[in-house]
Amino acid sequence: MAAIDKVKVLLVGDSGVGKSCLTHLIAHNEPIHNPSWTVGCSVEVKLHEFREGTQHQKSYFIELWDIGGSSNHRSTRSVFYNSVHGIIFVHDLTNRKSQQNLKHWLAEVLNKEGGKNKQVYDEYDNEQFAGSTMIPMIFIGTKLDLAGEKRANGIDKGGGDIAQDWGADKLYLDCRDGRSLSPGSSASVKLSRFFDKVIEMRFHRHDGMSPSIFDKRRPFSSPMSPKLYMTD
Ligand SMILES: Nc1nc2c(ncn2[C@@H]2O[C@H](COP(=O)(O)OP(=O)(O)OP(=O)(O)O)[C@@H](O)[C@H]2O)c(=O)[nH]1
Ligand SMILES: [Mg+2]
Repeated sequence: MAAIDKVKVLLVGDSGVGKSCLTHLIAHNEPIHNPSWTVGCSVEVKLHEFREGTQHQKSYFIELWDIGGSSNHRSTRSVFYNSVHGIIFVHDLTNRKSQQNLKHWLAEVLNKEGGKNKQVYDEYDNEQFAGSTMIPMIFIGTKLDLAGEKRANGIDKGGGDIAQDWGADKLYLDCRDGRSLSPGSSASVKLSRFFDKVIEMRFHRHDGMSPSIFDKRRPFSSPMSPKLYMTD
């Protein structure tokens, strides 16, 4: 039997937003109720059917890298940021700051330096930035059960819709409800589409090159934002 190809997807966001709950839900289709804080990183694997139901259907492993969000570990977690093919940005719908902080998370992942570099951060705080990355991203707001739909939608209106600014999809979930990602639900379809995109960018591009912007040999390939380069 042929080996199954895999892609690496990061889950990042502030401590306590629910990354570990979400990771477990995605990988096992059931919730965990008492996760412990993640120290370093924990990896779960999910088998995904690429373009399910079409003639191109194929199985891939999705490695879900659940990064511990504590700021104490900021300087050491850059070791997890190599060769990433997709990013899931996680925020807590009851905590607006956790959504605003996703800009710092993006800066941290791209810089591998803790997101403290103001100059580079300012570059990201720019709608054009969305066009400068080739890496698929999705935004997931957790704790929908506590926030409610109305408040969740209000968060976007009040704080600026980062997902829209960056041209990414978004969804809201209650990670403690096993039905949140039930097959056929709109959340499950959006997530599946995101994984398809990650696989497509990694394995099915016509130029045959890995599009990972985390490949150290390649600069960002945007005509819109030529100043953005990876730093080691
Ligand atoms: N009510 C509710 N609680 C949630 C939800 N998602 C996560 N939680 C709770 O939020 C707390 C933190 O969840 P974790 O998954 O450990 O958070 P984390 O982002 O992994 O945190 P770090 O590992 O410190 O980075 C736990 O008590 C979860 O049960 C949700 O959708 N609804
Ligand atoms: Mg965790």
